[in-house]
Amino acid sequence: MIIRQIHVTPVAFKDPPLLNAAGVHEPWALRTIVELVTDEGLTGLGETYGDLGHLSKVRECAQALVGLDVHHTNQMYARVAATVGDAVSDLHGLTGVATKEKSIDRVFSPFEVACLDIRGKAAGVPVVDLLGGRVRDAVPYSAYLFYKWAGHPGQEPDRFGEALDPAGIVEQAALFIKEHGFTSIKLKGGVFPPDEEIEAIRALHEAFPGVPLRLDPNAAWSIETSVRVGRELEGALEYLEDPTPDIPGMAEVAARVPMPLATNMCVVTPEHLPEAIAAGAIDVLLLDHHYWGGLQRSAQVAALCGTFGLELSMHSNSHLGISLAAMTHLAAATPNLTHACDTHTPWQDGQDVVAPGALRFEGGAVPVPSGTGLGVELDRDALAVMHEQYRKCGVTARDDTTYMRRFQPGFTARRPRW
Ligand SMILES: O=C([O-])[C@@H](O)[C@@H](O)[C@H](O)[C@@H](O)C(=O)[O-]
Ligand SMILES: [Mg+2]
Repeated sequence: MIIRQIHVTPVAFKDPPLLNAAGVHEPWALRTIVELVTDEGLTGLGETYGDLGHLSKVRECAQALVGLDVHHTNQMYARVAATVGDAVSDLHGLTGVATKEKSIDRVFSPFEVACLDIRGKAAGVPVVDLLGGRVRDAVPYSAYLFYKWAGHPGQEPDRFGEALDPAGIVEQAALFIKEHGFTSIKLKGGVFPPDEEIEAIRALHEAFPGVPLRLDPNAAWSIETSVRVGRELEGALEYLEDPTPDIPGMAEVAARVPMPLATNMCVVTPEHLPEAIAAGAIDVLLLDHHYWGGLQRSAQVAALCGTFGLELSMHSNSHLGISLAAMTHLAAATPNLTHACDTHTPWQDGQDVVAPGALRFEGGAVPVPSGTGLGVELDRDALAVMHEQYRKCGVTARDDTTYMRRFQPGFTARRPRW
């Protein structure tokens, strides 16, 4: 099964003004769709970030991978590593430091996912079976809440409404639970002074008793603030995610707060694991195949976490259905992924490059798609529309901070901020 063609298509889709420690989401979110075509006419799909620097590397690598067999992912990885070189991308800072190793893993990931899609189709099995088979039939996701404005400045309000205080956050949670059936909740914090976010968690705890809650300020707090907030929220959180920057800071907080700490910021490549484990900095790692080098490498990281007693959850950035399918196959095959995964899917409000039907939420969980490979098909009309949006939207790289400064010129994304 030799790769004969690779198509790389950047797309843009509408995104609401979601607030975070870096600023606010722009009106358009970007992704890149990768299609591999083999000599036998099979196609495989992958999805990755859409920022221009990353897109250029994905395009360069696409040329370098034509002619390889879809089974030879080690060879592919070596070619991607040689092509990416020392380039580092991922500069918004919400997924931790950018390293050379992580950049290679980020570029490699969509090609690996597309190879697995093809291998599953050729073998007549779903991708989950290539990862060891399912340990669950449906993957639970959490309601991923964001503080947000009613709409982008100068535009009509969106249907999700404003959420700038505890009442708005509770209302948003109720909407997400009504529409998707979620049974756990994550609040993106690091937006308002910590006491306001404590109040929001308390309001959620009261409104949804027994529902597991997490709070993620993306390292916006100092060690002392993190310890204070952690102690005040004793009994209210399933885990606290990235309260403070870096492994030593997280280790100090972990030793002084009652709940587990989770991360998608201080441990983002394999080289971070030994230090974090030795320091006791984290209890839960958020896997993300988009930057952990695809599905098989993520499965290896998951096994390593099992060995060292770390629990697993899953991280997300704004994404489309190819990613949701890949995340679902990975999580379905990972025994120690015991926390509900994050997804931004509800915020996309039905916009997608995959044909409807294969992916759906039932009781807050996505059943593993039933077809072979990833089990999703590209909707070529939707792809064309979203590519056109990409060409016209004027956004070439995610930059929440610069967009925020248009409306709040003094805004700082300094971490820690409080
Ligand atoms: O979409 C966002 O604004 C999130 O803040 C995202 O970029 C983070 O990477 C993420 O979801 C997280 O858990 O840190
Ligand atoms: Mg996080």
